[in-house]
Amino acid sequence: MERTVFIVGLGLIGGSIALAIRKEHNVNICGFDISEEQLKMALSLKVIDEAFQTIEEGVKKADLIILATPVTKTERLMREISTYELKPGAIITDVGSTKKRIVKEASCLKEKGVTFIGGHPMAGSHKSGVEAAREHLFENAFYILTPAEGTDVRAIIQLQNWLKGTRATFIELTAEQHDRLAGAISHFPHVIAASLVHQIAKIEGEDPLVSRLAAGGFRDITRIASASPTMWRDILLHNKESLLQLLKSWTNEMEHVKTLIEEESADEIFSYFQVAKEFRDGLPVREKGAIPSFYDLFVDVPDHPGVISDVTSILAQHQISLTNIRILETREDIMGVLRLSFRSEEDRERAQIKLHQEMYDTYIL
Ligand SMILES: NC(=O)C1=CN([C@@H]2O[C@H](COP(=O)(O)OP(=O)(O)OC[C@H]3O[C@@H](n4cnc5c(N)ncnc54)[C@H](O)[C@@H]3O)[C@@H](O)[C@H]2O)C=CC1
Ligand SMILES: O=C(O)C(=O)Cc1ccc(O)cc1
Repeated sequence: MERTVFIVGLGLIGGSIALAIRKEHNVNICGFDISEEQLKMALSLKVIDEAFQTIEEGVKKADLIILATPVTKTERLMREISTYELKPGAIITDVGSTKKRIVKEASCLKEKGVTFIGGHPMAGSHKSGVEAAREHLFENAFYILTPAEGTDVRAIIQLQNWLKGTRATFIELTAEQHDRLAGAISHFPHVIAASLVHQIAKIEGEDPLVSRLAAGGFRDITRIASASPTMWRDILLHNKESLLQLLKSWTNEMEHVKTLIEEESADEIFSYFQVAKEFRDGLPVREKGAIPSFYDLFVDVPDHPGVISDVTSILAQHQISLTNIRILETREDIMGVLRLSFRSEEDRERAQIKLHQEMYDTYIL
């Protein structure tokens, strides 16, 4: 008998999970979204086979229910779903960036003969909506599961089997540990990225040139500030405790940096950067984290028309695929810099060799 997956929230993540499931399973994928437009789009892009007008209709016949809405909505949906008829033995999971409050609220599903297992695929993008969904989005990323104590191991295996098309690496954490770690590596950096943008916006009031100068590296380190404000508002509201602690320790850290600068402590400033560099250089690069790693190659290029097509045609000749190409605009002298992104380290290495052979200077940061 054909099995049914029901996805609530057909955006970037709900859509990408649907595509990954379809790759590995012969299933009927149904969906619901509060936005009629997203629902229609998901149908027309064949991300789902069937659209429902209510959650009640969808949950009734689903073997797997995936909640892919902003986290405060997901928390509320638990209670709503617990009032509906559910298929005995069904598995319910979510994809939210926070886990503590969602897992707590999910305890109301226990009496319904279904199993809830919290989930968080640790990859994504600053883009939103089903149009941005990709079947490969989670490849090589960590996919955290937060089963409550006493959860049937068979249900965990079943869920991993449902999600095997993501090609992600599953790890189990408690919801508390998840929120603490995700707070430090993802949620707090997001706050910092937004605050850096606010700082530049303020300076722009005094000197509009700042935006032009911010076009290169600054844009890169603040990319995540372009993500959905709704989603991030909800994450901050849910992970209040971890974030307040991180904010306190960051403020102390900044006070320390302030003192070093005030006192012109050259050696200590050097070692502040040295220790950070060593730690960062030692971070694993192969796996995708919540902040994805890209295989970037920088190429010095003379500033004349035709140079981009020359570089891309060298890569095409050797069948090396690019995932992104960008001209970094910070330099106004003769040489410009092209940033090429590849899907793998191997592609990047081959590109570097071929471009060197064609006399291009390249480097990896
Ligand atoms: N964007 C990212 O990179 C990642 C996001 N997440 C988590 O995934 C979840 C979804 O995020 P995205 O897909 O990026 O957002 P999105 O904005 O692309 O999609 C969310 C969808 O949920 C729908 N929705 C909102 N309230 C609803 C409701 N009450 N009932 C039904 N549908 C509703 C929206 O209309 C939208 O289509 C969030 O909980 C987020 O924390 C997890 C990993 C990565
Ligand atoms: O775009 C990026 O770099 C991200 O960090 C995406 C992201 C956003 C939220 C998550 O919970 C996990 C990953």
